[in-house]
Amino acid sequence: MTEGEKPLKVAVLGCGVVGSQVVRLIHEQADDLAARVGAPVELAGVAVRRLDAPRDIDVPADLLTTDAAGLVARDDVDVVVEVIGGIEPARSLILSALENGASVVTANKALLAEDGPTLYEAAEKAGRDLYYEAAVAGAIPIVRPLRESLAGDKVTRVLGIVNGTTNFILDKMDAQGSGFEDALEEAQALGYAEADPTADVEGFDAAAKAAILASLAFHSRVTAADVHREGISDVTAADVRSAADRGTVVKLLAIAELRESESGEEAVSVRVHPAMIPRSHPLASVREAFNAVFVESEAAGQLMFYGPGAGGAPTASAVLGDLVTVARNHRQGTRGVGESAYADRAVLPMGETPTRYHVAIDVDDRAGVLAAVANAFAKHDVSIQTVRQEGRGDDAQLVVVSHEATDARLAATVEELRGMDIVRDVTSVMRVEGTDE
Ligand SMILES: NC(=O)c1ccc[n+]([C@@H]2O[C@H](COP(=O)([O-])OP(=O)(O)OC[C@H]3O[C@@H](n4cnc5c(N)ncnc54)[C@H](O)[C@@H]3O)[C@@H](O)[C@H]2O)c1
Ligand SMILES: N[C@@H](CCO)C(=O)O
Ligand code: NA
Repeated sequence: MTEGEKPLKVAVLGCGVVGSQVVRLIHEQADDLAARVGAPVELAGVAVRRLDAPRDIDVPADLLTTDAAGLVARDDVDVVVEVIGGIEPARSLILSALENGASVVTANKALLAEDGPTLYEAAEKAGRDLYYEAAVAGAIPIVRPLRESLAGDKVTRVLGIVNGTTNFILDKMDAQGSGFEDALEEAQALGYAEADPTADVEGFDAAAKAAILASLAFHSRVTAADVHREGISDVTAADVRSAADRGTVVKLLAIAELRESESGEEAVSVRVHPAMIPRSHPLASVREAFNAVFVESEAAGQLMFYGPGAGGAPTASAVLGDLVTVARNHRQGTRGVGESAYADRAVLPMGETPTRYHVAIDVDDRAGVLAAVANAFAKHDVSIQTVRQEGRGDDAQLVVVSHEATDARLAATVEELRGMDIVRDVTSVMRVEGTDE
C-alpha cells in the first residue's frame, strides 16, 4: 500500500527519556506506521547535545547531529518532534521548523504555557500543524478530546491530577501517615522525584498543564502567569489526618472552571493547589504516580481520563499518536485544528474565585468560644456548613467547613481567627473541592 510512496522524514530534537523512546518506536513500529500514515515514516536525524553521551537506545551514527538548528532547516524534513524541553532553544527551533514548512509535535508544556500563542500563530501563518498531546498528562488522551471530541459541547470544569510526583507523595502521606519530607525522600529514591523537586512539589509543572487545559477547555488564551499556584510542601501529616477523619483525601489539583465574575460575565478560574476531595470522588482513587483528568461539560456530563502521566514510553506513545496525525495531514496537504481562542474569556483573580475551606482550630474549651469563632466567619460574610468539636481536656479542636465564599473572604476569616485570644492555633487550612455546596 505504501510502496513507492515518498517517505515522510522526521527530525527528532533531543534523545533523553522521551526522545529515545520516540526514536525506538519509530524504528520498531515502522511497518504499522507506514500503513497508518500511507507512506513510510523515516528518521531524517536526531539532534543531541553530545554525540558520545550514553543513551538508552542505539541510534545509527549517521543520524546523530549536534546541529539542531541545521537539522530543522533541512529541506527534506517534513515533521519535527521537539523533546528537548525548556524555553530556549526549543522555541527558536520550533519557530524555524514551522517557517521551513515542517509540522511540529512537542511535549513541551513549559514552553506552551509560557508562550504558546507565539507558536500557534506561527503554525497558522505557515499553514502547518502544531500538536502537543504529550504536554499534558503524558500518555493520557486529553488534549485531543478537548480540542476535537468535545468541540461541539460546552466544557464547564476541568479537575486534574496532572503531576505524578506530587500525587505519589500525597498518596504515601495518606497511606502511611508519613510527613512530607519522608514521602519526598521515598519518591526520590524510587526515581519519581528529581534531585531538585521544585518544579513538581511547588506546582510549577501542574500550573503549566493547567494553563494549557484552561486554554483548550474555554477557547481562550491562558498562560502560566494567569494560574494561581500553591504547591504541596506545606501540607502536613496533620492536614492529611484531618482530611482522612472527614472521609476525604488531599490531592494536588489543577482546576480550570467557568465562573461568573463580579460584573456578571463568564470568566475562567484557573488554579493549582492542594485540596480535600471526598473519598467517593473518582479522582480520590488515583493512587501513586498516576494522573487523571475529570471533565464536566453541559451535554456529556462527567468524563474521566486516567493513566500514566509520565515516563519515556508512555509519553512517547502520545508523541507517536500526534506524529501519525500530522504525517497524514502533511501527506494530504491539509492541517488539523489549530488554536481556538475566539471566546477570549478573562481570567478571574483568585481572591474573587468562590472556594470552600476546611479549617481546624485549637481553642480553649469554655463558654462563648464556639460563638466567637462563628462570629469571625459571619464578620467576613462566610457561611458555615459544618462544625465538629472534639474535647481535649481544657482544650478543644474545632473543625469548621465553610460554604462557598470568595477566596479573599475565606483567607481574611483565617487571618482573623489567627489573631483571636481564644484561638491557640489554626492547625490546618485546606480548600475543599469535588463536593456539592
Ligand atoms: N519525562 C517525562 O515523563 C515527560 C512527560 C511528559 C512530557 N515531558 C516533556 O518532554 C520533554 C523532554 O523531557 P525528557 O524527560 O525526555 O527530558 P530529558 O532531559 O531526559 O531529555 C532532553 C534531552 O534533550 C537534550 N538537549 C538539550 N538541549 C539540546 C539541544 N540544544 N540540542 C539537542 N539536544 C538537546 C538533552 O541532552 C537531553 O538528552 C520536556 O519538554 C518534558 O517536559 C516529559
Ligand atoms: N514531572 C512530571 C512528569 C512530566 O510532566 C510528573 O511528576 O508528573
Ligand atoms: Na496527554
